[in-house]
Amino acid sequence: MTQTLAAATMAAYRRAAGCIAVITLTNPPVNTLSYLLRESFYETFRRANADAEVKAIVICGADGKFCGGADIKEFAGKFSGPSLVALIDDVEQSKKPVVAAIEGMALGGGLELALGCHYRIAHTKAQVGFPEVTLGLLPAAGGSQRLPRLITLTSALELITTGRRISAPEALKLGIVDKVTDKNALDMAIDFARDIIGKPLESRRLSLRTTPCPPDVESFLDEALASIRKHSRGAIAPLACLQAVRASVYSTFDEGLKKEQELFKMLLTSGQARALQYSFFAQRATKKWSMPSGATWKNTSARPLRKAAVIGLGTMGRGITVALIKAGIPVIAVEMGLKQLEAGKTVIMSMLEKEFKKKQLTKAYREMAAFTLDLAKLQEVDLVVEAVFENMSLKKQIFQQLSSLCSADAILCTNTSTLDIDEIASVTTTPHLVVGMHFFAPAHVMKLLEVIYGPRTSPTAVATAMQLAQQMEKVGVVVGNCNGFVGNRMFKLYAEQAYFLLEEGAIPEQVDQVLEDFGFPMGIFKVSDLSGLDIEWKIRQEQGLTGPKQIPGGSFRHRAGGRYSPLLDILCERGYLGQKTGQGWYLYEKPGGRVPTFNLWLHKFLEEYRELHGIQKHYVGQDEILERCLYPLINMGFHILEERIAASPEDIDIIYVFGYSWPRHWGGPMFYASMVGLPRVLDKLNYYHEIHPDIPTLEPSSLLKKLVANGSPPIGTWGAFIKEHNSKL
Ligand SMILES: CC(C)(COP(=O)(O)OP(=O)(O)OC[C@H]1O[C@@H](n2cnc3c(N)ncnc32)[C@H](O)[C@@H]1OP(=O)(O)O)[C@@H](O)C(=O)NCCC(=O)NCCSC(=O)/C=C/CCCCCCCCCCCCC(=O)O
Repeated sequence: MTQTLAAATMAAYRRAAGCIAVITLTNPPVNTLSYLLRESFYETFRRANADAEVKAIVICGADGKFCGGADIKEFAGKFSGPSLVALIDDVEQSKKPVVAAIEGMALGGGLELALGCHYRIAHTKAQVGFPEVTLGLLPAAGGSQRLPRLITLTSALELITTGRRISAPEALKLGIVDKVTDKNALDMAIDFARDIIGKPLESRRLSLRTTPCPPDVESFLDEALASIRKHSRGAIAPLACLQAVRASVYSTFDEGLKKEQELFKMLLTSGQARALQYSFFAQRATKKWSMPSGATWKNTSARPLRKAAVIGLGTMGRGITVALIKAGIPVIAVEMGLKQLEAGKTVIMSMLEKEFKKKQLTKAYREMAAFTLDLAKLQEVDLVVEAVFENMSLKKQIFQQLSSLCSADAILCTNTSTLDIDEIASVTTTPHLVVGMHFFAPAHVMKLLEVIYGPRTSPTAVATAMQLAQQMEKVGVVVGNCNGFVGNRMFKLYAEQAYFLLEEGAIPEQVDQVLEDFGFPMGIFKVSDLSGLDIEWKIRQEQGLTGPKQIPGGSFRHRAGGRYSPLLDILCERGYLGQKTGQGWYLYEKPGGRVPTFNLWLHKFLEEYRELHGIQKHYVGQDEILERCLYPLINMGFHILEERIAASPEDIDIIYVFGYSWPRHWGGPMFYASMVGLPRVLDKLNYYHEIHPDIPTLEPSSLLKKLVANGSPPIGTWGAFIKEHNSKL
């Protein structure tokens, strides 16, 4: 019989089966080990230890969630209250057996607490892990010292340096938990605790163990260091994690703890930890979308989606079809010609086959795709995603047809990456149901989804697209309608500056190296070669910047009211389209080759080009490359905020981290600007604009100027300045 001894405290205490004390971590929504919970736990645990009738203790979490770890918000302030390290030490040193009953999750400090317990019983659906590294930290409540003493050094190192979360069955295999159950983990833990009363506990105290090591541990750790350096893209936390684990090998437990704390303090005050923690909350904030009309989840419902259609089975359409099916939504995939339909079908089925193997999806998933040339079939769907070429008249033609073929309440989405949503909507009879869903390639892999509303898009259409993003396990960000939306509108300036730098004296290798050192996985020219130079070329043609539809009035190096670099057009005209043709900004061993090498032709061509156009070559240093590429992009971010195209700097940052591989430890472009210091960004933009007055996008935005004039307030308060700005209009 269970006897409740205390009312709902933060660490609630009750007795079960007579002699078992059950301590329930209670701090909704995820039972973080906040200051109050630690205080309460300290008292409650002492009470259980002191009570002579209690023979064993079980620790669990309220609402089926063991513990989400330390309260990340507390990292921004001074530490106070009982230390988690000491609490866990109390648990481990207890003379009574302590069992962790893990349901839901045991993450970070939550797993550290569980490792302090003498036994761990987990529900089969529970997840455990040390995500601290993804927050720029390390498991500093003994986790980096206890885990390597419990499981193999290889696994401990992998889990701590990557932050990978694992399922309970995997944790059982590795030896992190002692038992896994698909029944009630708490009931099982209580039974288990009763059975072990009186048994010796010394071997269960991990701090008393030594770390089991592979034979040549020194070279193992050296190799691990080299590999982390290679993959961490400049992030410091993975290296600190390695150092802490190394201490578990060479030091006593107490010395290891000291090292762990020292490293933690160093990380805690680093800009990277601040950026990564900002990013954690920013990602959650984007889920709570809003539109200028005041629409949010609170006043809007999403439509249920029973069936969808995808029109156009090129690279994007194929990925979107697979993403929808993976999310459990049957798809009618449509093409205009039989050849394209067959080609699309073959690739999609093989992609699904791979997913089927990887994720162990049921066979039914592969049967969720239907392929047709017949647009009339679209009558049965709740949502259509158009994914044809980036061509306005083609898209309008399709939307006109959709308007008459689909049911009157079908949501009509376009996967355009640059075009005006409102113009597309204007040819339909239901413009309120037209919404942009900008996927990123490969669409079944990339996490970002820009959801774009036009002036007539209804909140319901936006809510349905956001709901779908969640269903596809994507990060949806709601943005307003403008050329290129948020991501591509900013990216355009990044690319443009890189081309200007080539004209002025840089080479692609140099620019890419600086960007990769900053933390991008690939420099801009390697990305351009990988995606194909013709993608941007077609967009430029569509915009009338080059090609047969070029708008008259410009000159060779000046178009659309500013400096223009025709370098990319020239390469495309010569058939140098990047990896697919074996040559672009770099040279490849063959068409389709993947390894970029020095492109002698391009280097000679750049020299001739500069001479022909009388461009004075100058030395382009690392700082100039970084500032010229990043600051105009950031400047555009300020314009976008000012125009309310993005609702917050967090939205822009999440778009960049998830869609453009912006290094997460720099937070995103807007957070990076706040770290660099807004006055510095402003000064540099002014400086470059003075030197290059023919590049109008270097002129600082009025919001940036206003923020600097107001003392560069913290990023979380920028919104107030934007509203103020608008109210004066
Ligand atoms: C999987 C989740 C837990 C749940 O996911 P889901 O169900 O989808 O829900 P979410 O939307 O993600 O979250 C719901 C809300 O909860 C908020 N949340 C979640 N987790 C946390 C958290 N850990 N802290 C704060 N808030 C949290 C989230 O923001 C949502 O809020 P809202 O609804 O949007 O408002 C998932 O949430 C998840 O993965 N969470 C993160 C898990 C995690 O990363 N845990 C690790 C945290 S770090 C940690 O545990 C570190 C431990 C070591 C501490 C060492 C301390 C010793 C230091 C001594 C050194 C002394 C230095 C002295 C310095 C000095 O002198 O001052």
